[in-house]
Amino acid sequence: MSLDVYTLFICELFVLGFMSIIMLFAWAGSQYDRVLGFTTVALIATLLAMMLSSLRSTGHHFLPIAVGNVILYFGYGMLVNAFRTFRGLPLGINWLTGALLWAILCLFPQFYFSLPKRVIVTCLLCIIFTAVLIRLLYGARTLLPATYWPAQLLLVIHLGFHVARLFLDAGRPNMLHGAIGGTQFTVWIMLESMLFVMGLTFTILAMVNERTRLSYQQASLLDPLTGIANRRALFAEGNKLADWCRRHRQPLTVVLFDLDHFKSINDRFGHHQGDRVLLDFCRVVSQALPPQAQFARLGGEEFAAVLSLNEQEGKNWCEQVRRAVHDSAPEQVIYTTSIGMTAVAPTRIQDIESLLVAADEALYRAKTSGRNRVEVFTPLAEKSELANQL
Ligand SMILES: Nc1nc2c(ncn2[C@@H]2O[C@H](COP(=O)(O)OP(=O)(O)OP(=O)(O)O)[C@@H](O)[C@H]2O)c(=O)[nH]1
Repeated sequence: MSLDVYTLFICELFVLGFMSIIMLFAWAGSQYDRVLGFTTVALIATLLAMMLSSLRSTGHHFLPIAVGNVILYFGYGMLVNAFRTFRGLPLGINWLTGALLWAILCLFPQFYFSLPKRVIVTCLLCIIFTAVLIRLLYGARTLLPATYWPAQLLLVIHLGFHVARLFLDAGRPNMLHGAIGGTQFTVWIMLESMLFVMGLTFTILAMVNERTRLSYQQASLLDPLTGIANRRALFAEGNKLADWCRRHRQPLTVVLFDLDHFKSINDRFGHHQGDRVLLDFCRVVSQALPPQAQFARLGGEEFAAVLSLNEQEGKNWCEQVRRAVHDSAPEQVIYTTSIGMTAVAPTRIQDIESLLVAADEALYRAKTSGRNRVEVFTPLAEKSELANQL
C-alpha cells in the first residue's frame, strides 16, 4: 500500500478541524459539559500542533519541534483532564507533565537536534499518556455498561501502535517527505492518529451521552427528598420481585405505610422538621429490610414495601417496623405509622398494583381503628365466613 504523506496531512487537518467543530457544538449543546470542553481543547491543540509541524518544510525548527510538541502534550493533558472529570476526580497538575518535560528537554541540544531521541521520547510520552487514560477509563467501567469496551479497545490499539513505533521507527529522516513527517514512519503515524482522533471523538461523545442517559434514568426512579425508590421504581422492581417469588414458589407480602397525623407534625414543628421525620422513617425501614425486598415512597407521607415473606413473617416484620418507628423519635419528635399489609401464596401472586389495593384496604382499617397499628387484609370469602360464625 502506498500512501502519500501530503494527502494524509491534508486529510488529518480536515479531520481534526471537523472533529473540533463537532465537539465544540456538542460542548455548547450539553450546557458546557466539562468532559466535552476538555476534549474540544485537546482536539484544537492537536490541530495547532499538526499545523506547526508542517513548518519544517520552510526550514523552521523551533516552532514545529519545540512549540508544536509542547502544544501536542498539552492536548494529551487535556484528554487526561477530560477522563478525570468524567470520573469526578480532581484535576491536579500532573496533566502538565508531558508538555513541561518536552519543553525542558528542548533546552538540551543533544535532544533538540537528535531525531531518534525525539522519536523515543515521543513514543514513551504517548505510551504513558495512553496508559493513564486506560487506567482512568477502567475506573469508570461500571458507569459505562455499553461504551466501556469500545473506548478501551481504541486506547489499547493506540498504545500498541506507539509501542510498535518504538521498535519500528528508527528515527531516520526521510528526505522525500522530510517537510512534514521527519521519518520513514510518518505516513503510519498520520494514518493512525487520524483514525484515533475520529474514534476518540465519537467514543467520548458516546460515553458522555451514556452517562447522561443513565443519570436521568436513575433520577426518574428515585424520590428526590429521601433518595429511596419512587412509585415508578416500586412498580417496576416490585413486579420483578413478584415474578421471582412466583418462579421460586415463595410467598409475597405487600405493605403500605402512612405516617399518622403528619399534617400536625408539619404544623407544630415546621415543614423542615417534617422532612427530617420522612428521612428518619426511610432510615428505620431501610435498616429493617430483608434482602429480597423493595421499599419506595409513593408520595407525601405514604410509603410501600414488597417483600418475599409469608403472612406471619410479614406481620412480625410490620410490628418490628411499627415499634422501631415509634421509638426512633428524631430530635424528640415522636411520630407513628399505620400499616396495612397483604400476603399471598406463590400460586396466588398477582401484579403489585392489585396487591397494593388490598394493602390499602387494610391500611384504611388501621387508620380507622386508632392508628399506630398493623392490619392484615382479609379476603372477601374469609370475611363472609367470619360473619357467618358470629
Ligand atoms: N414536610 C413535608 N410534608 C409533606 C410532604 N409531602 C406531603 N406532606 C404533608 O403531609 C401532610 C399529609 O396530611 P394528611 O393527608 O391530612 O394526613 P395526616 O395528617 O398524616 O393524617 P392521617 O393520615 O389521617 O393520620 C400534608 O400536610 C402535606 O402537606 C413532604 O415532602 N414534606
